[in-house]
Amino acid sequence: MTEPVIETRALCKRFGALEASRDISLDLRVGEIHAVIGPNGAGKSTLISQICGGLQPDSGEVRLMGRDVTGWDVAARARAGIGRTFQVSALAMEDTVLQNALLGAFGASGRRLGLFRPALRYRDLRSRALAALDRVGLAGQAAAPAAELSHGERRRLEIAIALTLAPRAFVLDEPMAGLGSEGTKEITNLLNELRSEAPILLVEHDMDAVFALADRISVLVYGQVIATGAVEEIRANAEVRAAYLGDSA
Ligand SMILES: Nc1ncnc2c1ncn2[C@@H]1O[C@H](COP(=O)(O)OP(=O)(O)OP(=O)(O)O)[C@@H](O)[C@H]1O
Repeated sequence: MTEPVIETRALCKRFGALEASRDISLDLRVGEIHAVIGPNGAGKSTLISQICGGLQPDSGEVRLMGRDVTGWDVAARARAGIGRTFQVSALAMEDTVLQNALLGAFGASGRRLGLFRPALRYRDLRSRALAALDRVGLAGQAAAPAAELSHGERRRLEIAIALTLAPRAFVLDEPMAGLGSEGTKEITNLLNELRSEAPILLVEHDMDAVFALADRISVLVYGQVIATGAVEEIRANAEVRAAYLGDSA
């Protein structure tokens, strides 16, 4: 089997007495969508922050394409290929859609505007940002302020920001949150296309979307992975149904 793109090994993270991550080992493989599901407060965002570099684990390792990146900061991990979107929108509303795609990519890659020489680099990044906007269906709105976008379009812009960096893996935190059924369908279709570009670690509460998209699912409860498996395995797992899925499976 080829090496996982992202791998966590025995991650542990405490907040005081609370064990937010308990010995979490999982991996994201080439070509797949691996969904992480679980009740509110189970530790999904804490896990993602440790993968992306916003939080340091107390113990354990994060590996990116076989390299131990546990000590690396967010910008270094973004440069190394982690394309992340956030649960809470981090867009600059007064800036245009294209500026957001560019600035988001700069910010994520840790470059500063004044420092890059490089008209050439700028042109390269700009054309990548435009291609990313095209990819998510926002090329026609490149010059519009982000404030004019609908909620679903903003979600797509966040994905375009991640795409601009040509990531090796996407880490998406609740991309369907707050969307209606039409918006959810659009993002589902988009993620289905993007998986061929880079595998996706997907935290999502919308079970219809998860069941439609995921190749594998890991279920997190009280900071612990209680099951990892293919969709049908997870739907049929009695412990998972009791802890989280209930009748929705
Ligand atoms: N910085 C922090 N300090 C203290 N406790 C924290 C901190 N961050 C998260 N927690 C706690 O850790 C636990 C896991 O939180 P986390 O946000 O990772 O869960 P989640 O599964 O992402 O939840 P949701 O589905 O609601 O987004 C929760 O009990 C939360 O209150």
